[in-house]
Formats: sequence, structure tokens, C-alpha cells
Amino acid sequence: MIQRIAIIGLGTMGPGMAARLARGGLQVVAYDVAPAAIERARSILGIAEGVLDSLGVTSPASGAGTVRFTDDIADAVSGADLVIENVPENISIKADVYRAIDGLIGPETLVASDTSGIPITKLQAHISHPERMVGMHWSNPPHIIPMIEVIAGEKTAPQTVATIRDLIRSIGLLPVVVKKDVPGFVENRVLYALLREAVDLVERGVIDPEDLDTCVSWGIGYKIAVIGPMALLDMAGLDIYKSVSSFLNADLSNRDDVAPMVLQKTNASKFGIKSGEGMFSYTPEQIKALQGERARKLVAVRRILEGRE
Ligand SMILES: NC(=O)c1ccc[n+]([C@@H]2O[C@H](COP(=O)([O-])OP(=O)(O)OC[C@H]3O[C@@H](n4cnc5c(N)ncnc54)[C@H](O)[C@@H]3O)[C@@H](O)[C@H]2O)c1
Ligand SMILES: Cc1ncc(C=O)c(C(=O)O)c1O
Repeated sequence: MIQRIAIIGLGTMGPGMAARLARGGLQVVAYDVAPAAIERARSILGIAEGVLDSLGVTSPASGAGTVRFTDDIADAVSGADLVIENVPENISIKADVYRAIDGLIGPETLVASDTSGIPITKLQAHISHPERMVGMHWSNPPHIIPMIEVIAGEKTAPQTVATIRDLIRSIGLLPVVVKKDVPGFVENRVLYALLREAVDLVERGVIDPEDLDTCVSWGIGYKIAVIGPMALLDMAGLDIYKSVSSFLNADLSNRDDVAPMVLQKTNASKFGIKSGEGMFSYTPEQIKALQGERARKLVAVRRILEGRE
């Protein structure tokens, strides 16, 4: 049974994951190599907890869990039933973490990666007990989005998948077990198909960035939260899909490299909210306001989708 969880990496994803797991009654120890990341995580933990309150996420009868921060990786993983690796999307950085924890974790400890899409089979090559390693792909913001993908690599034991799936369920979240270890799993294959086309349309001057967002959010985005893609095909009619896709599929972006517009921005360190500029520009005040507003709206939508309002 999973009771103690170590989170390695406290950037965009780590603090919200820590808050959500603790609310589920688990004992979380949170570690990052960068002291500034630990301080930032400490300061935003309370905000995530406030959002969980407004979502009505309660703790089990046995009580709420805890989050403890540490700057020592050995301390973080000591006694952990599960280690969730949450460091940047780079195999060599992730492999360094697996090597560092290999001799520190117990014989029963499971290791999960929150990778956005590196096949788990590739990550397993860097750990001595690959049968205990699994993909556990959260969606951002992790304290609000309930769906988590669970992915087995070639060497993952079925029991490891079952334990993680049951853990996710036991704290009121929604596990989706992906049946094949394909790059990007399912959520990001679908998201990146959409993002490739969206970036291409903006880059080619077909639409302005603000209007692209209005079109997608108030068109397919709003709809798809209620009617998933497979159900949408039936709603539109497969005959319509056949007619449109017969001419449209061939015209969609099929570029297999990173779009120049994105490279230009990343080369200039324009990463988005984390650097103050990306597709749009943000002042620190705007970032704070946006994050609050987005959390409020996501909470309200989720309550309605769950039939609670
Ligand atoms: N950002 C998203 O929307 C999102 C969503 C789902 C999954 N993911 C995946 O989750 C993982 C983390 O993403 P993120 O967006 O939180 O990244 P991030 O860059 O915001 O944060 C990564 C953190 O890892 C820390 N770190 C780097 N090396 C480390 C080490 N050796 N030991 C401990 N900490 C270390 C960094 O200091 C940083 O705080 C990635 O694999 C990413 O693809 C990201
Ligand atoms: C752009 C982008 N890339 C990856 C992920 C998750 O792995 C997300 C997300 O969760 O929202 C994302 O937006």
C-alpha cells in the first residue's frame, strides 16, 4: 500500500502534485536540486490548497496527509513507497535522477515518471528494477485536472500498473491506462496534433494568436469537455467526417520539426509565463491575476461537469 511519496522536481508541476496527494491523505516529501525552486514551491503550496478547498476536495476519514520539503535527495526518498520523478523532459537529466536514487530506495519502492511523452521503455533502461517503473502522466495544473495517464514500459510489471491505477482512484482522481508505450502517450499525441496546426495557422498569418485562442476555446474546446472526440464523430456524423477528412487531412500541417516561430522565441528565452513572454507578454501582476482567474474558471467548470452545480 502506498503511504509515503517522494516528489523529485518542484517546477511547474511538482507543488500542485504535492498538494493534491497530501489532500488524499498521503505523506509527501518534496525535493528539488534548486533551493529557489523549493522556496517557490513552499510559497505556492498554500495557493494550491486553497484551490482544492474551492473544488471541495476533502481528505479521507483517516485525515489529511502532509508535505515536507527537503534539500537532500536521500532524505526525500528514504522510506518512500513511491518516488515520482518530475524533472525536465530530458532523458539524461531523468537518468541522472534514477541513478542517484537507485541505491537509496527500498526493494519494494515504485518509481513513476511524470514524463510528457518519453517512452517508459527508454527510461527503464536507466534503473536497476525496471519492473517497478511506470509512467504517471499528470496534466497541468495537476491539482485541478483529475485525469492521469498510467503507462507501462516493456518491462513494467502488471502489478506496478495496478498499484498506481488504484492509488489514483483511491484519492478520487481518474486514471486512464494507456495500452501501448507510444511517444506522447495519448493526451499529448492529441494535444500536439492540435498545437502543431494552431502554431502553423498563426505562423502563416491565417489568424492572429488572440483570435486563434477564441476560435478554439469557444468552439471545439468548450464542446470537447462535454463531448469527447469519439462521441463528437457520432454527433457530427461519420459521413460528414469522411467527406471533410477526404480533402482536409492532406492540407493539414505535417511538419516533423519544431516550427521556426517557436524556435525564434525559445532562442530568445521567451518561454511564456515562466519568463514573462512567449506567445503573449505578461507583467508579474498579470501573471498572478491570470493564474487566479484560470483556477477559478477551471474549478467552476469542473463542478458543473461533475454535476455538482
Ligand atoms: N509543464 C507541464 O505542463 C507538464 C505537464 C505534465 C507533465 N510535464 C512533465 O513533467 C516533468 C516536469 O515538468 P515541469 O514543467 O514541472 O518542469 P520545470 O522545468 O518547470 O521544473 C523542473 C524542476 O526540476 C528541477 N530539477 C532539475 N534537475 C533536477 C534534479 N537532478 N533533481 C531534482 N530536481 C531537479 C528543476 O530545478 C525544476 O525546479 C517533465 O517531464 C514534463 O515534461 C509537464
Ligand atoms: C504544451 C503542453 N505540453 C505538455 C503538457 C503535459 O505533458 C501540457 C499540459 O499538461 O497542459 C501542455 O500544455
